[in-house]
Amino acid sequence: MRKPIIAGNWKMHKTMEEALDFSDKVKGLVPSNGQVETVICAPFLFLDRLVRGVDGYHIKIGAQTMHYEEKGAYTGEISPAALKGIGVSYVILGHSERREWYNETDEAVNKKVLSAFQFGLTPIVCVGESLEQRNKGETNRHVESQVSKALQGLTEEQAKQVVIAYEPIWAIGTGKSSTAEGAEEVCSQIRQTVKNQFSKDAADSVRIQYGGSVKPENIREFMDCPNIDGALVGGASLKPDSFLSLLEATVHE
Ligand SMILES: O=C(CO)COP(=O)(O)O
Repeated sequence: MRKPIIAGNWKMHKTMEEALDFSDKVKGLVPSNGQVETVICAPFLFLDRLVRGVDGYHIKIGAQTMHYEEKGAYTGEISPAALKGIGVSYVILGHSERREWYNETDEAVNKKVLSAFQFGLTPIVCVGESLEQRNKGETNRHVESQVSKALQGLTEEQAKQVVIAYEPIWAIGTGKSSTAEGAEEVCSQIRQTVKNQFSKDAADSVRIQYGGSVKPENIREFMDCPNIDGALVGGASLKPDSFLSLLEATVHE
């Protein structure tokens, strides 16, 4: 059985004060019976305080990107070793906003995925097509290529632990989510890609999230799909009430 994983991606929102206020409000209220894995992916600056603040409260903390090198002359960057050192558990890699604005190529994403495992971080690898690609019927080919390039060189054990987030670019921040059927179709194809690249075991274990305008009102539709194991949530993860409602909806069928 794959454990559902709900991850909030705060993107470039909140001040330190707001971040700590959020974690104080939710930490005693997230489901604690192991039915769902809860992750908050926050800006770098807040990670250390958040890790310490939620210790013992069934919430894991993730970063939103990282460099692939352990250290070096990369002004402004953050290393996997530094993240691991403060107790960060997850790292989002290859988010479409990073691919678009910060030149995060498939090759760089692959290096980061390998490096994340080397330093004991679990990658959440984002893939997804643009509206133009969708309209041209290129969704499956594009997503398959992103997945296979990102996971290249992983061991089967590592492939089992990866989290893949299918986020169609046209559904991010638009209020226009994919239909559950549409998301399920692509997520099922992602699982098939992992099977072809690694094994049936790896495909059965890998967790696949849907992301793109997920809200408390629609999350259940996605969670009911056999190949969707959770959600990566932007806007609806920013308010404590809304974040808690997402978790509630996930654990109550
Ligand atoms: O990009 C996303 C999460 O990584 C999705 O953002 P929204 O939930 O705001 O559409």
